[in-house]
Parts: sequence; structure tokens; C-alpha cells
Amino acid sequence: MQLKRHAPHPTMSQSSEAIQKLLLAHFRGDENGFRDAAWDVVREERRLNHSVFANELEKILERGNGQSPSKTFFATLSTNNGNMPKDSDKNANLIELSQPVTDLDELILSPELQRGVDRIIRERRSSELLRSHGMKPASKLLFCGPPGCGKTVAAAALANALYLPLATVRFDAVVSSYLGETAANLRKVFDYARVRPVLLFFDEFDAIGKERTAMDEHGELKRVVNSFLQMLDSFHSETLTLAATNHQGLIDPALWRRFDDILLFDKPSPDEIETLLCRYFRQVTLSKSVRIKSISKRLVGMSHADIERLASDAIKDVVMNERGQVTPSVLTSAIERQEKRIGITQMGDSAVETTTAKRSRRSQ
Ligand SMILES: Nc1ncnc2c1ncn2[C@@H]1O[C@H](COP(=O)(O)OP(=O)(O)OP(=O)(O)O)[C@@H](O)[C@H]1O
Repeated sequence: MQLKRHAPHPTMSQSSEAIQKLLLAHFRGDENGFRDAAWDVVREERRLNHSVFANELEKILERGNGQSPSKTFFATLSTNNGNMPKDSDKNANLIELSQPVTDLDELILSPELQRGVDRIIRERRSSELLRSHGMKPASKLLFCGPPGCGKTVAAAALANALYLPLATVRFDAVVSSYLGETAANLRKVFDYARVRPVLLFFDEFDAIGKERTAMDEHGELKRVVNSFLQMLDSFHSETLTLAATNHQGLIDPALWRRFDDILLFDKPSPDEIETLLCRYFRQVTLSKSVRIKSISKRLVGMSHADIERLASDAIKDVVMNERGQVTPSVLTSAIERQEKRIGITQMGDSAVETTTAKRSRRSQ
């Protein structure tokens, strides 16, 4: 894991190696490695004459002697698993808890999006300073944009950068066919996240945030959106709430202003496509006749996930056919397969839209 960009504090830059070791050991569950790295931090802080801080760290380490800090962390997560909010009908977990290891540096983001993400992290890291001035860091975020452009992976990377467990809300369990049960499930989710700081992630948020005029049999949708609005308004916690949607047009207008920040994840520009391709093809040899710049222009309109898939398709081709390198013809056939796939997906989408429109006309 690289921790280049988000060093914790400029004065601690010399101990960054120790911190990196600490985190690596933590995520590997390497108890001894974690303890050694923690003592390295203590030594480094002493060397910097931060003796009060070094003494505090030493006390924590001695108090925790015999316990593995990394194991303790995972034990906390698994204990939380025991207290997981559940749907009373099927007894299914309403959230899925994980500790992502994705690094923000792995993402190719537009400069504007990068600024937005950096700002969220800066605000969270300066929360005490902000609070001392009567302000709060952004804590309710909305990620919008087409599928496969990084909303989910950015949520994971944010959780990692902020050292928060990622609690992904399981809509299949939250949305209940029983009247009133969906709102009750949502309350359980918020109650869970109120008492323990997590990154609470509502992926495919439109499943519950649909405009209140959307037709349904019992007006249940309207009740759910209203309850969600109230819960979001009264939710004040260390938790970072993040909703993501591919269908921003469906979101109830009253919900928009509840979010402190809205970030748009768009399809990559030609330059971003070029960076993506170079990154994916790092592990293979590219034939000299492959013109990455002009290929990048051809791929405009594809998502990051589409480009990742076609690159991996081309690499598989090279491996399976024992070719030494990615040639223009390998690349062209991978692109054509991906274009065909996108065409089929779009046909599927428009068939779903037609059925939805028909149903909605029938119910009016
Ligand atoms: N900005 C990005 N930089 C690098 N890789 C990306 C980026 N966006 C997406 N990817 C790749 O595409 C995959 C799918 O992306 P992701 O699931 O985050 O998209 P999404 O916007 O959440 O899609 P959906 O709306 O369908 O859930 C990622 O796992 C990652 O490999």
C-alpha cells in the first residue's frame, strides 16, 4: 500500500516509513510487525523531542501488552458483526462491514474530482480545528455519475484514507415488502452508525431516494423518502454518510440540499483514458505500432470499468496465445468485443426503461 499523498502531518514526515510499516502490519494481521512498527514511531517521536506524545504512545503500548492491536481492531469489527442491524423478517444483515485497502492513488480522477476528494479528507482531518471555530467537516456526501466510473471504488478508498470501516447498506435486505418495514430497517442502520464511526455507504441510493411522486401501490415510497429525510436531518455523528447513484434524475429534489457535498464521477477524458491504458498495460509489452493516443480518442464515451475490461481482455489474449506483446490487432479485437458488449447492455437498458414507462402509464 502506498501512502504517498496523504501523509498525516508535515512534522511527522520522518516517521512516515514507520507509520507505513504499522499500517501494512495491521492489514496483514502481523502482530509482531505491528508492535515493532509502533515502537519505531515512539522512538522517532522521542528523537523529534515530542516527549509528551512519545510517553503517551508508550503507555498505550504497555497497557496493550499481550494483546495484538491489529487483532483487537478486527475483533472490534467482528464484535460489531454480532450487533449488526438485522431485518426482523428474514433476520438478514442490513449492512456489510469491511476494511478496504484500496489506495486513492490507484484511482484516475479528473482534476476537479481529485480536488473534491482531497477537500473531504482535509476537512475530516481538520475536524477539531473546524469545530473549535464552530464549524463541522462535510459529513453527508452524494456521488453521482454513470456506472463504472469509480463511485464504489472511491468510497472504499475514502474509508481507507480516513481509517474508517466501510459499512455498505444492503438494499436487498433493507427494502422490505412489508408496509413500514423499510423505514424501520433504515432507522436500525442509522442507529448502528450513530454510535460507531464508519463510512456508511448507500450504493444505488436511488433504490430508496426516488422522487416522492414516483408511483407505488400504497404510497410506501413516499413514506420511505420522508423518513429517510428526517433520519438524515437528525443524524449527527462521527460517521461519514455517503450515497451513490447512477440515476441522479430520479432523486427526490428535497434530498439534494441535505448533502454537504455532491461529487460528479464522469466518464474519462482522452488523457485519463491514456493514463488508464498505460497503467493496465504496465505488466505487458506493447508493440511499437500501438498508438495509445489515437486509441484513447477512439475509446471516449467508455467508462473506466469498460476500459479496464478491454485491457484485461487484450492481456488475456496475449497470454493465452503466447504472443510476446499487445499488437494493434489484439487491441482492435478487444475494443470491438467491448463495443459490442456496450451495445447489448444499452439495448437491455432501453428495454427496461420501456417496461418501466409502460408500467407507470398503466398505473396512472
Ligand atoms: N476512476 C477510476 N480509476 C481507476 N479505475 C476505475 C475508476 N473507476 C472505475 N474503475 C475501475 O472500474 C471498476 C468499477 O468501478 P466502480 O464499481 O467503482 O464504479 P461505480 O461508478 O460504482 O459503478 P456502479 O454505479 O455500477 O456501481 C473498479 O473496480 C475499478 O477497477
